[in-house]
Amino acid sequence: MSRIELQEASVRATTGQGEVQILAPTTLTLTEQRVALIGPNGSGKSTLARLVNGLVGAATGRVVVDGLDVAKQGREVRRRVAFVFTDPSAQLVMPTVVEDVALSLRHTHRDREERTAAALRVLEGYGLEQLAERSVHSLSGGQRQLLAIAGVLATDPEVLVADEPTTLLDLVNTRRIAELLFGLRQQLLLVTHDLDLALRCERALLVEHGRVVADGAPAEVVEHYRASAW
Ligand SMILES: Nc1ncnc2c1ncn2[C@@H]1O[C@H](COP(=O)(O)OP(=O)(O)OP(=O)(O)O)[C@@H](O)[C@H]1O
Repeated sequence: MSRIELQEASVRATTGQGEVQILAPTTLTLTEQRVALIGPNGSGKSTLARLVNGLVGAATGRVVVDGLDVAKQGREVRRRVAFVFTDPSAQLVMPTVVEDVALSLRHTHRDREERTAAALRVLEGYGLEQLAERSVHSLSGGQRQLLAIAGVLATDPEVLVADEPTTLLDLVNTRRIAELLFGLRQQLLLVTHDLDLALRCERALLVEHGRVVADGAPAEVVEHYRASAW
């Protein structure tokens, strides 16, 4: 497994009220295969998750993934750490499904034909080959999320950060995406409001008001969250 380290890492943002802290200095090391980030809306879960691949920069402290400093070696870190968003539309940018996966493979497959062939093999692996020539805009929400995950996993990263990947999905697609995520060899950092998914992880972090207030076995952390949500 990878080793994700936050060393006194904090995040600040500039708002109408001036500069505010949205994540307090946080120190933790994540080595478990699946780690859930849970907590109320606006508590700082996405912010913490985005620190891990440099989508958000640390105002203080450091974030280190497998010995690589995210602030200094961002490109190498982003090769190791893939990210999927709640709304996959944000990351599906090419006209067709196969072109979208091929885009992910541009660094590993320079030749265009080889790249297309590799993209088709990736789609086959996810049962999406019949959609290869479809417009990404014509896909259902579940198909789109599956495609987004297939796209970022095509380059075989070490870590997948998934920010509420099932929030927009119905029950069947939530299960389908969950089975995929929980079957991965990669380390998974899962931001979720779905406490059943959190309970399937090896470790959970509860974030409230920009701080990690509970950290440990998911059953205990979820219980803490339920008790504090009144
Ligand atoms: N760039 C920014 N500028 C100003 N405020 C920000 C910025 N990014 C995040 N925030 C604020 O920081 C807080 C934490 O946001 P974050 O998206 O991390 O929360 P979250 O726990 O993921 O929420 P949700 O469950 O609703 O997705 C929120 O109050 C948000 O409005």
